Amino acid sequence: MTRTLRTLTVPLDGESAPEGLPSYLVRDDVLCWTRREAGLVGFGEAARFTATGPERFLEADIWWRHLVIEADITDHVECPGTGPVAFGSFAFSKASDHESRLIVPEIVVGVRDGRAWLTQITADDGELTEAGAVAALKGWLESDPAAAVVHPEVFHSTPATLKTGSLSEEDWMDAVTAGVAEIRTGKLEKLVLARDIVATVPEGVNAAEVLRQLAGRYRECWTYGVDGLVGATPEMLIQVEGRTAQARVLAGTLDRRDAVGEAGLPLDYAERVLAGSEKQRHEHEIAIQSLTTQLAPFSEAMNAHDEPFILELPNVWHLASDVKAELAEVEGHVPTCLALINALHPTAAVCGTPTQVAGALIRQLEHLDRGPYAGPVGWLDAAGNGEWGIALRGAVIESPTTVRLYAGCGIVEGSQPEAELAETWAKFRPMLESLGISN
Ligand SMILES: C=C(O[C@@H]1C=C(C(=O)O)C=C[C@H]1O)C(=O)O
Repeated sequence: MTRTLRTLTVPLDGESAPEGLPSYLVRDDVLCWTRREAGLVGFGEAARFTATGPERFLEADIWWRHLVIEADITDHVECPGTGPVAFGSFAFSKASDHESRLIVPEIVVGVRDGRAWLTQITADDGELTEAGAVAALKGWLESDPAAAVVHPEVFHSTPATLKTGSLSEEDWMDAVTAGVAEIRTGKLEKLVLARDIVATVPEGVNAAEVLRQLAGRYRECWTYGVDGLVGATPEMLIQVEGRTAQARVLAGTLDRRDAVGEAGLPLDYAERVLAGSEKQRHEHEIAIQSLTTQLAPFSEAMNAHDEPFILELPNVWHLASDVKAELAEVEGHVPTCLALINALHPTAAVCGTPTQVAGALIRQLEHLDRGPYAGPVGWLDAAGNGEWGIALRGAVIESPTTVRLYAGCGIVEGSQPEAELAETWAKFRPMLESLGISN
């Protein structure tokens, strides 16, 4: 039973962090959701909810709504992300043992549209004051466990090593071949198959450094850090602000290294190879269809790009489409983020179509518990606003020296196992680079 929460939100002087939010990423245990200079960073833990199973989203939704209805909230800033917030990460599969979780931090620093704020959240008695909140933030920033463990000069003296996870590369390619054979029977149109690799970092994983690197380099992505799950995702499952919901659907990938040596501008090459490919466009169409069909019952109006655009990341190009919906009131309420996630997850971008057939094949062929990989990751506030990405291009820090990285690919009728394997390596690259491992 969590006690009643009390929260205080005050404006924060922008001068204190001229480089924006990433400059607060100084502890390995930081909770993080950032894109460019904006987002939320959390410290400490005032409350936590965990769940497994098919009802994990709705159980979390109920827990959060009870918590915030009871909460005593003083908010001097009032924008999405102020007041009490929870960071969360959910297991991909309803059958996973991995615990889905919502974590309410003790201190939150937020930045949005150039405005910064500080929220203190407590379940204890005692007065909340601006001076107290500033002092608590200072306390978290100064007791920096990452700095105590990692010394830059020794950071790479013992090289990190990599090994395959659940399946060898050959076995994973066999799984892709088996997936293509299933698609050819007509049972399903698309299947997303993932694999894992394990990095051992003898000097210890510096999670704060990983997050800073990802945030600095992958500026189009949302950099996330929740309880050992870290990464930078380019894919937005659902972003809710008031009555407006937005999603960014991706499917269709091209390694930017493939353009090396090609004539002409790299982006023209991407247009030709990605937007000009029947296979890639088909894969993309399936992903858009799945999202819009699931979102429609919650929406009064919806619009999506007619044509996908090319999303340029440092490692890959993607075919991308943004979808925007005006949420409808159902029984007098706009649906919450977690209710929407319950309907949308898993999308065809990370599971396949039809969902049930693809899900069963994933369990049969991957030999992998995806854990939080490809599950929703993000935050929500008391007013129902939130941002939930799909936990891609990420990893789970399993021990101080062990990191498990995940990557997957959409498989359709024309997929080639070798090409899909190469695509997983391109998708591992952001995490490998931020761990200081070259590939
Ligand atoms: C499954 C992943 O990515 C998904 C698969 C894509 C594809 O197959 O083209 C593209 C973006 C994501 O929707 C991953 O990064 O692990």
